[in-house]
Amino acid sequence: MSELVDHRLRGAWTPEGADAAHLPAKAMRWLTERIGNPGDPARVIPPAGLRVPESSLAADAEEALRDVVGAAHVQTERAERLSRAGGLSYLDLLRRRHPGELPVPDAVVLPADPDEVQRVLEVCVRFDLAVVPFGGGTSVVGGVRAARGDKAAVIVLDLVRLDRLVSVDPVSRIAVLQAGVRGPQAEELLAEHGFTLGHIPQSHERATIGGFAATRSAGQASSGYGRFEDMVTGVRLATPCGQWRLGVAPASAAGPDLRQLAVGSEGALGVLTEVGLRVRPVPKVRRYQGYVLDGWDTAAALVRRLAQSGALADVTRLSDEDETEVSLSLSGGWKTAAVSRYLKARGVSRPCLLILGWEAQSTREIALRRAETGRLVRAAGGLSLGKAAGESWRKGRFNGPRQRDALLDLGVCVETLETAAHWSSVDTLRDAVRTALRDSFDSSVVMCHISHAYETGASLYFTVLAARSVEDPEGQWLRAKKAASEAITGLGTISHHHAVGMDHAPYLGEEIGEIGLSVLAAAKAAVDPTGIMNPGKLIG
Ligand SMILES: Cc1cc2nc3c(=O)[nH]c(=O)nc-3n(C[C@H](O)[C@H](O)[C@H](O)COP(=O)(O)OP(=O)(O)OC[C@H]3O[C@@H](n4cnc5c(N)ncnc54)[C@H](O)[C@@H]3O)c2cc1C
Repeated sequence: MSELVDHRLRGAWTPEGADAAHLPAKAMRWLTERIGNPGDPARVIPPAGLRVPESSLAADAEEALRDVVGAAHVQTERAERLSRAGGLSYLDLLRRRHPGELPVPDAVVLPADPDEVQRVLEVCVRFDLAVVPFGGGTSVVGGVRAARGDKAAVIVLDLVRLDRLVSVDPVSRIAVLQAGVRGPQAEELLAEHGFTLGHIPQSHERATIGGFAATRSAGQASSGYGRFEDMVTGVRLATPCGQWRLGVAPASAAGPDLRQLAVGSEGALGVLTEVGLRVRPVPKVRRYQGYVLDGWDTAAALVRRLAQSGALADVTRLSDEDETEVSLSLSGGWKTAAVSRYLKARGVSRPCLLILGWEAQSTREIALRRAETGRLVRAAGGLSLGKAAGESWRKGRFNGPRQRDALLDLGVCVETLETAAHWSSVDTLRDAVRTALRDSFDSSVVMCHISHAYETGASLYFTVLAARSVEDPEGQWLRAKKAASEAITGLGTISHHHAVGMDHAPYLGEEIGEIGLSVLAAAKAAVDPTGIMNPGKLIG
């Protein structure tokens, strides 16, 4: 994996001067054939070229914040405010290339520990300041947009200084981490004690423990390690009404599980300052392998069978025909040609790539697990592409955001969205979303994969590539996203792991009902009576 990416980079994932993703000429030719000529190329505008309104933080409020965290940790300079303005969705990135009005916070506040977070919230209540908790700022649903709501000003509460491993209980296998610890740091800190979280989303390099918990994130190995909320054993939440600690036992019948109210609360109820997490021993052996199945129906049915017979690998990722074609086209080279010849010779006309990855304490354990999985794969007519295909996916699994930067620079509209459904609806949902997305563009490539599978259903993750509209690039994507969200409504969830943020808030009511919305609003009123916490997120 590359070194940690600065979480303040907002216009791109790739740091200035670093090696942006390399798109081979062959890949560009292929893309142009499929989507036509991309729109106008557009590079990231340097910060000096962006319009930033003056901070409207009142002097007495600023003074009170400084009293809590120290003068150096209340930042109102243009550059600091810009570097915490918004997340990393396609539209967020586009706004740094074709600037309109950027929602920029009035100040960035950097508390040092949970007590300072609590005291900052008290100041914000007193001065009626909106608070946007900010971890890695990788939200792709408008979760960290600096929305002021009806408040006097809006501050971003950057948790980067809460970067400690608080405790490890090796007997119970629980570690408590502060909220600002980023993915790779968490793994380093835990590895010193022989443990891992096993939570590796594609945004791992930047995203934080607090962000994972606040959004119910799912990592690439979720089939083996579980989703992030499955790992949470306890939380410490700073709310405008005081500190709230939850989680004294592995399971409890003492009423509804309120930890799960804090997990997924997206900063709308308070600030997660510490998270207790189930950890596991660092695996000693890893084995990643590629397979090919003929056609989506056969391949998706195989993943269902694996899930329902307890034979899922820790990483289970199935690409549909379009995504498989793109993977092969973008990688290029003699190996791709050899794979294509091999598949043709074996009569595979609609290849779907399946990546399986196992992580364990011994080769024997992996061999046992692979044997059962292998039997089911063979029964479905799957062909093995061997370890090389699996390793190639593992090595390239953080390349996506860098490739997106390169495509954005070239004038391509490139965005992802995700959902999940029960098995009986998975195919209908996939068809509905693909149709909605395809109908939104003159020509496009719409790809889909399953990367999180359960006994009862699976996630669906879509990637869209199209020529970017020159006249109205933002409207072009907003219309496509609306069509896809409406197609999802009633068939699946509006988000399997990206969360609600501002972008999905209009669709939440359809999913959880009016009563569900009232329950969330009541919980918010109980801990945040004046509504300072992350206005417009989750509850709208
Ligand atoms: C390229 C890319 C790839 C991605 N891949 C994945 C993936 O594989 N799996 C996945 O699940 N997600 C993925 N995401 C989405 C995103 O990374 C996750 O939602 C992640 O969990 C956010 O973590 P963060 O620290 O960046 O949070 P932020 O973006 O900073 O915040 C996200 C939300 O949580 C709130 N929040 C943050 N910290 C706290 C806190 N301490 N207390 C209370 N609220 C808080 C924020 O206010 C905001 O509403 C991806 C995003 C990008 C850009």
